[in-house]
Amino acid sequence: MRVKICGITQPQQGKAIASFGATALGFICVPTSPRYINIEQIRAVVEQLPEKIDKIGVFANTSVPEITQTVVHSGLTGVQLHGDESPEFCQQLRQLLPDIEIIKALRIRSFEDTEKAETYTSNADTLLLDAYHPQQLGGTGTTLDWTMLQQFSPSCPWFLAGGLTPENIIQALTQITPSGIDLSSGVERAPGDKDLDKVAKLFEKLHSKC
Ligand SMILES: O=C(O)c1ccccc1N[C@@H]1O[C@H](COP(=O)(O)O)[C@@H](O)[C@H]1O
Repeated sequence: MRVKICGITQPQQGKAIASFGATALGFICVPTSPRYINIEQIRAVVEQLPEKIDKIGVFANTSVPEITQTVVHSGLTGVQLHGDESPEFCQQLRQLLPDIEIIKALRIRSFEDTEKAETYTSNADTLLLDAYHPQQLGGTGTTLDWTMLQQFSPSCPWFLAGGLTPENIIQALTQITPSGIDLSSGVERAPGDKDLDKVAKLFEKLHSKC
């Protein structure tokens, strides 16, 4: 299973989290987020990471040129679209960045939203389901109603996100079987400052489930 730890801001923390076994790290490219980092800061983290780990930039409601410029100059291997981007927007990006993984994030409030997720499967490589929050786009620590996802079986891989922690991860994974999990605020001391003890505990829990 893929394990993505998101909201990395510091090179040493990125390196340590990669060594614990994360398969992907995420960098918040949304300027209003307290976890925002710029191109130079992303590059400083990416340079410390093994080649095999996925490096995902998280964007929301921004332009195609802004995303392509960030990807080209920072060494990202994937893009997570966390706003109201349409399937056509994903398609446009895919044509310009054919070797970059396109992850479409959807904030789920109801069963109907899970049906909407299906409309992205031919234009995105991967889906990510996050919890809906009325004021914030992401990194909110809000959990989804996992029972709503028990029948969710899209024709592409998908990440479960939203309020996951070392404490609730096993409970989530006994109810549903995503292709990957994505954690941010559940493994940090403060926004953008990851708690390595919590990350270690997460991997202990995941290994105990195997
Ligand atoms: O983390 C942020 O600040 C953020 C800002 C804007 C869009 C997305 C953001 N984070 C994403 O939110 C989810 C869930 O986070 P959490 O585990 O509930 O804290 C995750 O996919 C982050 O990539």
